[in-house]
Amino acid sequence: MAKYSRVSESVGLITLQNPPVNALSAAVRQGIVDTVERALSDPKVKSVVICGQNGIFCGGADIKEFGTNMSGPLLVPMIHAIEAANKPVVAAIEGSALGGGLELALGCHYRIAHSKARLGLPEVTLGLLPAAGGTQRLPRLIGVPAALDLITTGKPLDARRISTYPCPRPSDLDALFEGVMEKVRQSARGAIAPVACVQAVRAAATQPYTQGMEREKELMATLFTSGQARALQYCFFAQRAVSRWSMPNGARWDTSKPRPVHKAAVIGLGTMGRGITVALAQTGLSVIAVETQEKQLMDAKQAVSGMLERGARRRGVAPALDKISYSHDIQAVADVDLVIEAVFEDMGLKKKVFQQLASICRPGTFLCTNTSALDVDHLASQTHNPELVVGMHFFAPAHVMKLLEVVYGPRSSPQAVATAMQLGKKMGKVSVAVGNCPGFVGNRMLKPYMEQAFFLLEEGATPELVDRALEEFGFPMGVFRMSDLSGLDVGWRVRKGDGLAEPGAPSGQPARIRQGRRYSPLGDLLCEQGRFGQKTGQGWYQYNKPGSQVARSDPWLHSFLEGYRAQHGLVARRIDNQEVLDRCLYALINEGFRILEDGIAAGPEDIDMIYVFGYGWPRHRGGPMFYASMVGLGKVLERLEHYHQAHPDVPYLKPCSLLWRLVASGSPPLHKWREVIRKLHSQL
Ligand SMILES: CCCCCCCCCCCCC[C@H](O)CC(=O)SCCNC(=O)CCNC(=O)[C@H](O)C(C)(C)COP(=O)(O)OP(=O)(O)OC[C@H]1O[C@@H](n2cnc3c(N)ncnc32)[C@H](O)[C@@H]1OP(=O)(O)O
Repeated sequence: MAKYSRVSESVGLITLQNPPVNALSAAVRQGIVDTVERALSDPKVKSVVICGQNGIFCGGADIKEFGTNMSGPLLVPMIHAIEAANKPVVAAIEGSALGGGLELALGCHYRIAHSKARLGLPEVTLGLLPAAGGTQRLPRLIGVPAALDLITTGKPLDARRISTYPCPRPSDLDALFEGVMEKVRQSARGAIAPVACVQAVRAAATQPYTQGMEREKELMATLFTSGQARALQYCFFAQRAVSRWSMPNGARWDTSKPRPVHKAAVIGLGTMGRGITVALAQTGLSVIAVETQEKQLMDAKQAVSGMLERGARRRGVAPALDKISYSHDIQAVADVDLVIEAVFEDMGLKKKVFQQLASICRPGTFLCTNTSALDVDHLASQTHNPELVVGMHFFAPAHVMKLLEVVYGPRSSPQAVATAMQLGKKMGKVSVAVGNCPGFVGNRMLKPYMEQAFFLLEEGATPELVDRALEEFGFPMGVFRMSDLSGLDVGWRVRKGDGLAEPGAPSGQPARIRQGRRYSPLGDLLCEQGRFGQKTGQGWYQYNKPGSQVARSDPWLHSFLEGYRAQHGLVARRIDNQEVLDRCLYALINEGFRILEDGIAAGPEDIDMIYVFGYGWPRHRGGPMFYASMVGLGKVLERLEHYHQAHPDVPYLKPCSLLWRLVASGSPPLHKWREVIRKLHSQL
């Protein structure tokens, strides 16, 4: 696992060999210990070079070993031995030197990096800290501020010429650490690793090396066994696992060949269409951007150019303006490889667009819809080739958000799914293949979550109380602030389409019951008052002016809630954070289990990555399904039963059969759930 050779008579060359990223597994560590000893004891060897095979230095400690009984030589003494060597040791870095890989290089006496090499300490993203001396050696090498930045963010750096380095000059160390700690605590949203990273670097800056190393070890011991580290390491593998998609009909990522896409079209240049156009052009594709309204087309062209220019400036590249041609005529898409329809969320309009596309596009063109909830199969049925139709559900802003739901209908071909998944990957998205149902995975699970939040308001909570509980849990925004941001009218339109929201009192049924189940009309009532959220300056909160983002508590809303409760004979009671979390999160999780039961998502990892990358679920809690497994499935079941008994007219709180089945099978760990789901399906 570490090859030894002697080159040019006097140089001992050690090559790390552990594909694909030369991770420091027990065998690699043993190989390094053995080959270093060999080089140092060979009198002909005057210097030692350590490199990695296949163009990558080292991706760090082997993360797969973390959950196991670790054996083999320990990293810290191994790196110490290299640093203490009486012959010069050089790290020759090509590709990535990350985590333990960079710590190994830091233990060497010199480092030479290829100009395209990527160096970094991403441990914090795994809920850990660089505990092989990284928090102690890096500040000594590059100074405290630069080291703090690298260690607390985990972001990698390109290798640079030394003349381009900023000169590290911390003036007031205490103020510096206090400032960084404050910033880190705010952005960490409850994650403990970034805070521990600052504490470890502080030890490097204020204590002798040996004491600093002790502190590093102590902090790592706390992190290593934490639930957060487990969650973050789960996310690392889950993010990669979702690219290995499968469909209930047996089609899979490794047997379905994508078709290359060179030229794409976007139909409809509202907010979503603009973002999708930018994302495609930045990937290097030629894009035809179509908008039939002349004024909207001009506005979109200006907005898209601005987005491309700002993005290019940030990345230090030329803006891909020439990749896009704009047209108000849908006929312009005749010769593209793939079309993404992004018109207004209206089935009638979308059907018309699909009928037009079916007659304009050349045979074989993939037709994709960016709908966030509508029936992809119904749109496919408007075309002659339903097998070429899939959903590509982007999240706003589409050129920024990492998530893409690729929605297959019962007739979508494996090649169409493979092509959309590959295109998503090229755009830098985490693409997750999901089945077709109202809301797909993400928005379907959002419905019970939001419903519970509305019910909590009826029962005595305020938007502030609900949002605070969710934000303390780690969401960047609570449900009501989020609703104000995205616009209350969006959900209102959907509810009207579903026959739920009717202006004024509904005919022939109590105001808080719809279609035989409990319903809260609160959101509809706010919309009837023109309170659409940030865009109108009023929603669940008030804002200084329309478009402002600073939410302020709104006395009007509080008295409106009081009036509403009085009108419906509801008595406000005290609601605590735990009840908010239990009801909102367990209702959402319960729907996640139903989605698995229905075969809409292939596994819990798919759901978790959708929530982490698309809905702000705190990554250090691993996603809703991972969270359920950490809380304990028995407890989730018991709480759902408790709340369902208290609210029997709320079907979303009724524990679903997969959850019962999993608990009855002894609550197996999450990676075993697929077996239980398979058995359930085979019995249906
Ligand atoms: C009781 C308590 C005691 C406590 C004390 C315990 C002390 C323990 C001592 C530990 C000392 C600390 C050591 C160190 O500080 C810790 C670390 O080094 S943690 C690891 C840090 N490194 C990373 O996070 C890098 C992760 N990898 C990447 O970012 C990328 O993979 C890459 C290297 C940039 C390459 O990217 P790509 O080319 O795109 O390839 P993929 O990402 O698709 O990866 C390919 C394949 O490889 C798997 N893989 C990648 N890195 C690792 C790894 N470090 N370990 C294991 N496996 C890895 C990846 O999962 C892919 O496989 P797949 O999942 O697709 O099968």
